[in-house]
Amino acid sequence: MRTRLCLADVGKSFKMHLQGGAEFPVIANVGFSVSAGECVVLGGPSGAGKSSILKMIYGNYACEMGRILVTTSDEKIVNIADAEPRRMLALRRDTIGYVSQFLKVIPRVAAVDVVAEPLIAQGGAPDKAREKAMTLLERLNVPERLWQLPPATFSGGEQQRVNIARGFIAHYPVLLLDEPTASLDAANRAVVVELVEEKKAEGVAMLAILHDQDVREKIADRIIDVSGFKAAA
Ligand SMILES: Nc1ncnc2c1ncn2[C@@H]1O[C@H](COP(=O)(O)OP(=O)(O)OP(=O)(O)O)[C@@H](O)[C@H]1O
Repeated sequence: MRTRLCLADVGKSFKMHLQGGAEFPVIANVGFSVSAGECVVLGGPSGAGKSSILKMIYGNYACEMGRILVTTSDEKIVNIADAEPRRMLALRRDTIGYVSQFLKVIPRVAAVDVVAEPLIAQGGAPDKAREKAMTLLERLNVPERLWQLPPATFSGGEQQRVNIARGFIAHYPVLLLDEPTASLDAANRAVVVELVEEKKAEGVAMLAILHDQDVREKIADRIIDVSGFKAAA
């Protein structure tokens, strides 16, 4: 299968401004790739650097060392490590999706529109996007009475399911999953497993952080222990 995401010699350190600007290395020599249709899970203990890797791929953290190569939706290879902000925004719209456990609530926007938005941003017809949004909200057991309301007052679990629907509605060749099942009940965890399987069948390359052992066993094709990517002391 075709490689869609490739990290080579990636490293990250944080400058501790409260400690005289000392550099604190977190990870070094990170190297792995993710192919179309597979789900790779990042493992390793708390603080090993799993979230930092995801944040570098999504451009939330700068990547000062190494290369992060992604194959775009129009089959071009881009190095995220030196991508300009405008390029990064385009990558986030069309190439790299990110599903976290927390919804960024947009005031006054109805749940169905929050979910439909990424598909419309990719050029999808608004009516079709809203229809697909409703199908996903239904699959994720979000009560229909909530669909036309802004999610600000929803419970934590309801907001999380709106966020999952939003993360899965559009097609991205690369999808990053950051604890997508944290605090979901068993029925909804099973829906997320199904959604991941569907993305695999569509050839999406997924990179996930998943502490839930049961979900991990069901969806992980490979587990990469991040504690192996250690900076020299
Ligand atoms: N913005 C930041 N500034 C300073 N240090 C940071 C920053 N982000 C992460 N770190 C540090 O980098 C290390 C790795 O953090 P990271 O969140 O990537 O770990 P993790 O493996 O995802 O942990 P967990 O499983 O607990 O979420 C930690 O020691 C953390 O304190």
